[in-house]
Amino acid sequence: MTDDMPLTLAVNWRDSRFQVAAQALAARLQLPVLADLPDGAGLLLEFDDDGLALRSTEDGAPGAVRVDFVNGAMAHRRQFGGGAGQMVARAVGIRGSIRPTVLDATAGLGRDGFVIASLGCEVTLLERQPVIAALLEDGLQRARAAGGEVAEIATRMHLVHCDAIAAMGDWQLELPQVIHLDPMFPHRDKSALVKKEMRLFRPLAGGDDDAPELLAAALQLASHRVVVKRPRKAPAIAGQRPSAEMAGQSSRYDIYGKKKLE
Ligand SMILES: C[S@@+](CC[C@H](N)C(=O)[O-])C[C@H]1O[C@@H](n2cnc3c(N)ncnc32)[C@H](O)[C@@H]1O
Repeated sequence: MTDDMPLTLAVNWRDSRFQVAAQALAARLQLPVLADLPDGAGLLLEFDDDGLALRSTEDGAPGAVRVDFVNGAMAHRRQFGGGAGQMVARAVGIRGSIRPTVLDATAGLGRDGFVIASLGCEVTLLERQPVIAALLEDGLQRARAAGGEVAEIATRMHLVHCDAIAAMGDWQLELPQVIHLDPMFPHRDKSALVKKEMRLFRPLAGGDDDAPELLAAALQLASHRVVVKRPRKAPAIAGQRPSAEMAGQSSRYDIYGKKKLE
């Protein structure tokens, strides 16, 4: 968590059926468990029938955020989002029968990872912020339990809660062909949903000021390419210059090629 914003972060359950799950999560994340809302501003992790959600208790705060691959925006994107033509798919090198192995080193809520996995790639997801990792883990579990195509996609997604800079510096496994990076950046996508998430997450995740170290570690590790998602007009991450870029309406991918994918 960042130091600049005092926060009450607690696990809450509105229904005693979720008490055991709430207590287990609170113990894992070393957070208090609360049956009632605390006074004042805070962030609450809550269980209900739709899984785990994060919400702010601040007056006028936006609604809760949860990871849902089965319904809503992600389900719509899976069915109608443009498949391999989407910018993230082209950036990681999906084309024809090419399906690189991808390390998504800034997993967040797993949306980019889900799109990449839905097109057939095996995706390892690294997330260092424990609350965000817990939300993503919960969403993946529900996706696996849902069965059908969503479950199949979720089984191609392998989440590890760790710091990616450390993990990439001490990598003992087969090299990922492509590394996908999407560190936090101010004033990115202005859609209502992203704005809501940013308000909740910035106090937890901060501004990812160590993005240059993250890029350097990724460039060392990837066998074929590193791709970095940025707001369209933002500067590239400090360090090596990208070899190509791909711009969309609100965001851009900086591409650091090492070897042709085939
Ligand atoms: C903008 S969000 C990524 C959103 C994600 N692409 C998605 O589709 O949901 C950036 C995330 O990267 C995580 N992150 C940043 N640096 C990291 C690092 N060194 N190791 C692991 N996670 C990191 C942050 O905690 C945050 O959750």
